[in-house]
Amino acid sequence: METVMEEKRRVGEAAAAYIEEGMTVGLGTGSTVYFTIHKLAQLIKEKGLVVQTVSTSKQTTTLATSLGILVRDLNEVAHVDLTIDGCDEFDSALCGIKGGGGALLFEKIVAKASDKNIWVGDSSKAVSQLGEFPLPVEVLPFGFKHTLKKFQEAELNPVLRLTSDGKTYYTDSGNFIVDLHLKKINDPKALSSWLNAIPGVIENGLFIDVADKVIFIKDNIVKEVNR
Ligand SMILES: O=C(CO)[C@H](O)[C@H](O)COP(=O)(O)O
Repeated sequence: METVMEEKRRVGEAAAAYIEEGMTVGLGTGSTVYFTIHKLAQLIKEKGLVVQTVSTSKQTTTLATSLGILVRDLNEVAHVDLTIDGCDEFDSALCGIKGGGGALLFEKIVAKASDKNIWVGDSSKAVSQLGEFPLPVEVLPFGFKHTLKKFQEAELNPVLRLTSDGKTYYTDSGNFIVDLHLKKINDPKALSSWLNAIPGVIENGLFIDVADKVIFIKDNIVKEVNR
């Protein structure tokens, strides 16, 4: 039985095979795409692969630049050919929950600017129904208690995200994350629209019709599923 980290390494590296010469590549955030970024750096150094990238978080920008990968501002590129990112859950329609690492807003902007999106996930990520993983929602700090009240009234079990040392968690844009403990999401599209219609909500972690392919592990084997 391999460790989760080993699974993340296998799928993360497998995704790098889809990066082609001259591409503009969106780099996701998290512990799985970490391995994609390392593999990409290796391909650049050892095979002379020429690419430019855009990043979905400060964390990813720091990692990629430290490995010698060219990271451009999203506004400086005309379009993104391919984005490789992690996910917290995905279902058989390749709808997913993202934002466990707090980067959902930039991840969604980069994903929507991309011609193609590939997600990478260890064996825990495939689910029959979304919702066991708490759904992250990025919320504006201004008046956030009133936004939280809307979630409470709708019985969405909101929890304001804190850092591991108990401080308020801030996203790269200076917003809060509220995690909705739902257990089951029956209609992801309807929930996503409802959430985004609340004025204090910046974006939610439901990614619908985004992933074109998911590379994941099942029974110790790397598998791919396409939308
Ligand atoms: O959405 C994300 C960050 O906002 C990540 O892609 C997601 O949380 C998966 O992370 P990991 O690869 O570490 O399991």
